Amino acid sequence: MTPDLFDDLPAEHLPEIIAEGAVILRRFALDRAERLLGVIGEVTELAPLRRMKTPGGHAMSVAMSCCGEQGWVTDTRGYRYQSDDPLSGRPWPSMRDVFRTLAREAASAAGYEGFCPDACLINRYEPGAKMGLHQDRDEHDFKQPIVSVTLGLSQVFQFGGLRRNERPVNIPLHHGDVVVWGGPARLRYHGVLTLKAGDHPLTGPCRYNLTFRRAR
Ligand SMILES: O=C(O)CCC(=O)C(=O)O
Ligand SMILES: [Fe+2]
Repeated sequence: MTPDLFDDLPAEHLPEIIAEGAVILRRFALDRAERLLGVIGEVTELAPLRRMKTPGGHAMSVAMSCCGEQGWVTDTRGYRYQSDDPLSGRPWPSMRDVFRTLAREAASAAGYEGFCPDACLINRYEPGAKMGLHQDRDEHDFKQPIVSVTLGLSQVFQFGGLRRNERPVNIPLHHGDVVVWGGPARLRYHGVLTLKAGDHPLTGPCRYNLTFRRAR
């Protein structure tokens, strides 16, 4: 990435590089946060947030839903993408333009042109919820980046290495922040620490995370 690539970005959007291929775009989604939250409300009416079970049989602490052509699911059979919501048997709600556009613009600001996600995971963390270190590796094409958006309460993101035992860096993420990782960072381990109690004017006691991927 060359500095002149970012000449047209406002200063507060200057990428913070956290590893080769991975950047934080602070407040990148702030101007459209309320619209994004409105869409989360619409999508989760159709495909309610639910705590899915891992293959080991434990309910995840984070509640999830999806939109787009593909949605990520976990159950006793394993992790996978599928085109139908297992709760309803119907296709996942479609990905709205405000979601797709944000994902494309953030990827582009991070140096990944032409990102066209077919899946968006919606994660809702309530106090006590967390996500352990993991790789996003159920997608078919690792050349496409991951774009991850924080809305509501702040939560500490952990960004590790390509091996689980590498010590992660801890990075607090705030309302409107977007993290993009791809290229040499695409398979880095990451997760979030336990959400602390709080009260956000737009989301109350929760943090929402949108994670955009190209699954197929
Ligand atoms: O909530 C986050 O910031 C991370 C979410 C995540 O890693 C995932 O959904 O795979
Ligand atoms: Fe992930």
